[in-house]
Amino acid sequence: MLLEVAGVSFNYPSKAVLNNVSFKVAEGEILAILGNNGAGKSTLLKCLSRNLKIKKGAVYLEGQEIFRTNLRWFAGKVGYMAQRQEVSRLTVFDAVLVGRRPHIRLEATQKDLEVVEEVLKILEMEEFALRFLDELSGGELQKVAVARLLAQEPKLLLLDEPTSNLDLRHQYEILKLLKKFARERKMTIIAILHDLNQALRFADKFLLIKDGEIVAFGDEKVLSTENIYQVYGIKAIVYKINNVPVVIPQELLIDAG
Ligand SMILES: Nc1ncnc2c1ncn2[C@@H]1O[C@H](COP(=O)(O)OP(=O)(O)OP(=O)(O)O)[C@@H](O)[C@H]1O
Repeated sequence: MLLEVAGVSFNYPSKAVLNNVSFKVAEGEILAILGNNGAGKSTLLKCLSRNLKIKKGAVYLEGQEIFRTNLRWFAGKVGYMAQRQEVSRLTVFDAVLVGRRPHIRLEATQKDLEVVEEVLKILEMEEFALRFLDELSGGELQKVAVARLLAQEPKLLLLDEPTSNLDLRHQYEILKLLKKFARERKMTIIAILHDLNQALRFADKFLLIKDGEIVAFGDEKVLSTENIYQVYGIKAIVYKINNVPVVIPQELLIDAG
């Protein structure tokens, strides 16, 4: 197993968020994390990326407990994209080059520069290379964040709502591209998504979380009418169209009172 999450619990000083969360992800797999607002999805991703110190339980990457690993080793293996992108006075090229940092010893080599150029080309962002981040739209910034992660060439990508600022075409393009990287380069992806149908097209496995606890974990079958109702309070029907499951919400069942 590439990643093993074993009985992780996490509290903020004023709030218990994650309760005994356990799951495993194999190399090359794509996992979608789905759940209600405030369920603890971002908190979980921050625990996996070492941004938050786990209080109870443990996370193992390639069998090593993550807080005991060397930070440089960890940074070379794991790429993390936060929900909100930081905006600074860096050019797009330099911002993507930052992704190469775990690979750079003294200064960037020709290879590092070539990787950045290649990634910008793949994302059709070459003409943005010399633009400053604080002059970009939210969607363009999100693409830069993806470019930086791809330039990093990590084993494990942790993505917090990677398509939230993208229009429909770019959402599907970015997810398709990430999936291609996962398949071709055996990159493992864990992504928080809100759109169940998008998740069904993108991911191999699904982790459903409700208020800090796992409701279900497994393949597409876990996106059942019962589980969707338990997590979101919405009655939905799961149809198969051309053998692909499609979730269609039927009605709102949330009590007004
Ligand atoms: N730094 C913090 N200090 C205290 N409480 C926090 C902090 N960050 C998040 N929380 C709370 O912890 C809970 C889980 O937040 P988290 O951001 O992990 O949820 P989420 O599932 O990602 O939600 P969303 O779908 O709305 O992005 C929420 O109730 C949130 O208000």
